[in-house]
Amino acid sequence: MNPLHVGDYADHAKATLAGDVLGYLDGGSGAEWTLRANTAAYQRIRLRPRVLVDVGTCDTSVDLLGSSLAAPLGVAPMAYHRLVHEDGELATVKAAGAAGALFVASIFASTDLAEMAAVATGPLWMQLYWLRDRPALLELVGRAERAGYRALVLTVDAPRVARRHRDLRSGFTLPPHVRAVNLSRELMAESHLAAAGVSAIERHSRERFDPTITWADLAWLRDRTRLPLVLKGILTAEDARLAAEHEVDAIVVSNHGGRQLDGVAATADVLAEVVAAIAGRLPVLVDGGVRTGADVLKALALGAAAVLVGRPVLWGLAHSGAAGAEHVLTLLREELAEAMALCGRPTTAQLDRSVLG
Ligand SMILES: Cc1cc2nc3c(=O)[nH]c(=O)nc-3n(C[C@H](O)[C@H](O)[C@H](O)COP(=O)(O)O)c2cc1C
Ligand SMILES: CCCCCCC(=O)C(=O)O
Repeated sequence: MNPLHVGDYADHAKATLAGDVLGYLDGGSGAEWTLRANTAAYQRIRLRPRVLVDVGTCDTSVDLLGSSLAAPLGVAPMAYHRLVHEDGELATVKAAGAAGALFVASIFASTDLAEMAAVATGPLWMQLYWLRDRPALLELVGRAERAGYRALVLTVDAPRVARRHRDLRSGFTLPPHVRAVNLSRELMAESHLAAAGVSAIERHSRERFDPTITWADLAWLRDRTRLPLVLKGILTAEDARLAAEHEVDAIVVSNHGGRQLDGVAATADVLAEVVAAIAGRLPVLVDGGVRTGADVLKALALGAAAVLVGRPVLWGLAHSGAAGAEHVLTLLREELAEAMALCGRPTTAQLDRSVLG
């Protein structure tokens, strides 16, 4: 069956991926309350279309931190794309470029960061967790700068990886052919070992991530890079204000796709609060639960500058490599253009609260 929408790709992944890989990809933390809330929140939001507007041309393009994108879309940072397809990040980077979307590489990418840059035709950002090993962190930042990455995305909602029941039940661990190749073998040593009641990735994160960093540490990183700094994992007005005060260049409203603190609100439900607190000082991106072009439209209407998409891109990759991942992103862009036309809002600048019920 030819996939017609993101849900078809999700179904295909469910039917074909190995159980432990599917659990890692699709799963969330705890009782997965937040995971479910993310998609449900978009489904709850109603649209208020205007009619008899000239929608002969709908322009989905946006500018983001100096880059032009054909659509307000990016691939969210996700570890280990080679888990679901042998082409891994080389395929998803190509797909993002072909679809006119941003690509955010995970610090746990399973492909060399320079090789990703070599096949990129669109902007690349590099995501970081703050490692205890600061020299290793800086070495990675330097390589990303030299390879042409245009921003650093520091994920701040994961002082350690949360407890995820699906991974504990399946005993999920990385197969030998999948590795975080941008980190040294020393840093990744024993990353496949679980402990009693603690999954391998949770245990490894407790060893390697620095859980003591605070707002005061951001200056240390800023002083050592010329790249813009984006914080991913902001969920409150208070932290949004602190981000702006600490001269961060953009933020991502994210609950890590329901994979970190279970029980936090859906990102669509906190987006307006964060956007109000930022008051136009910097771009606000959002991720979590975006599955249709209408979801993208709703996020933009709530004040997002762009949307990052996670699992759907890996479902597309699992289905048919670069072509599948590109189709997922193109579908979202085309659905967004359709939703803009049917709402009577032919430009992204016209997407504001008046289009929401
Ligand atoms: C398999 C998988 C791996 C992920 N790895 C990372 C990661 O390395 N760094 C990070 O900041 N977020 C990571 N995330 C979270 C995503 O960046 C993003 O916040 C989330 O997937 C968005 O939700 P969605 O999947 O519903 O679109 C991961 C998510 C998934 C599904
Ligand atoms: C120590 C390995 C951690 C990989 C974490 C990737 C991630 O963020 C996820 O949600 O999974």
